[in-house]
Amino acid sequence: MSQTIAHLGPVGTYTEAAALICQAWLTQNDVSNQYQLKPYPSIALTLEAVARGEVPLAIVPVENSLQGGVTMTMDTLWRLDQLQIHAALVMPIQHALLSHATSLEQIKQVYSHPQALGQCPLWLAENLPQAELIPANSTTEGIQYLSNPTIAAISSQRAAQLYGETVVACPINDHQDNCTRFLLISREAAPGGCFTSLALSLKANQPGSLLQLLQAFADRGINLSRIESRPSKRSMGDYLFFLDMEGDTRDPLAQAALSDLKSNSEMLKVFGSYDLLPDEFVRSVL
Ligand SMILES: O=C(O)C(=O)C[C@]1(C(=O)O)C=C[C@@H](O)C=C1
Repeated sequence: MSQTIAHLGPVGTYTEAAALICQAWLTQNDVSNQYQLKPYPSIALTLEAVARGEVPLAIVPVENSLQGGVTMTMDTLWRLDQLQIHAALVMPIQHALLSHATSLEQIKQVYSHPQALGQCPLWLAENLPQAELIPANSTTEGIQYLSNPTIAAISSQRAAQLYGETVVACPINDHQDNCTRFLLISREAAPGGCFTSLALSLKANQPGSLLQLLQAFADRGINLSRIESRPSKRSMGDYLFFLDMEGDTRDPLAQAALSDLKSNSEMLKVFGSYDLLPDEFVRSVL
């Protein structure tokens, strides 16, 4: 059977590279299925395609080591129902500046995804102080404008090769150790694994509400590997909390913590338990 993995397009995005890694992983673990990739114009649209059953799988970026959470992924995961995490992977990210310009001074506009622009602010301020930074839906969207030598795009070297474009500088990310975590999403129940992701809104905005939630994990010796807030979009100062815990929902201690959490939160969404793909595997595909 052939299964489709939705990802942020156009061709050449980092998310497509992550989808290729997942494709290799899934094929290795289930030889009876074949996996094909399908690009979508935005992260939200890839997740919506899974939620309405148009495709069985999607891969989305969720967190970057320099820039933090990918807000469109977090907001869409909260908005849609039934989405479950099947696996995660961490991919190294090295940005390149693509342009037909003959000197950096010639560049007047730089297109890229806001996450990528946010991973290179020091390099951009030092090397392209004159350039206007233009947010795009992906790191490859701006490549279409490169016939104009006053325009540049921040993309990957892989994208430069795919589109036959010139790399003016690489790497341009402010810190060498730049990586992004991606999630493989499906409507099927999560497989189980070492990590569980969840999000919740608080019952009441009062002293100790958050402490009470965290206590559910601390009391049972369960480690949290991430906690991040997002505006609930209901009123100023009202937040959602995204948590990753080390443990599986099938573990009785985790179940007890989640049941405490449920009674203390207004809405709780558990995105399931899953494993992280081994780094060696990720590197072997890249
Ligand atoms: O625009 C892309 O190429 C993407 O795959 C998106 C994305 C992101 O949203 O984080 C993925 C990885 C990098 O951190 C930069 C951009």
